[in-house]
Amino acid sequence: MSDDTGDVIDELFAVIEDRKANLPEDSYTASLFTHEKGENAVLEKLGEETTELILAAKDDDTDELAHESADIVYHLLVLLSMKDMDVDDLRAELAKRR
Ligand SMILES: N=c1c2ncn([C@@H]3O[C@H](COP(=O)(O)OP(=O)(O)OP(=O)(O)O)[C@@H](O)[C@H]3O)c2ncn1[C@@H]1O[C@H](COP(=O)(O)O)[C@@H](O)[C@H]1O
Repeated sequence: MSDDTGDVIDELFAVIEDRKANLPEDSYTASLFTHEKGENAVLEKLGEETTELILAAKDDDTDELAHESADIVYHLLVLLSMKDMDVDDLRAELAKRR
């Protein structure tokens, strides 16, 4: 795995935290934080995208698998931020299992 992968996840999480703090009007991420049902929308997305990921895996469609994986990671990071967690909490949990 290249170092860029770690950087892009940290960068994305920083953007998500910035959207949460500043709530720009034209931001999809900010809309998830401001909408009354934003958390449910994130949970629904995670469910849908997981199904799509399973179908992509069954079809051996690696492009689609990467696309759905990215959708899941983005919405997972939004969920962690909604719960006032940090991407480092995920990192620590993974590290604990090594
Ligand atoms: N990674 C994402 C990201 N992934 C998905 N989405 C949005 O989430 C919504 C639903 O995504 P889906 O993939 O489910 O879209 P879909 O076309 O309905 O479904 P699929 O066919 O793709 O599965 C769409 O409006 C997407 O634009 C995202 N919106 C933002 N980001 C990141 O967040 C950053 C900030 O975005 P804004 O908050 O919009 O400025 C961006 O620069 C990106 O890095």
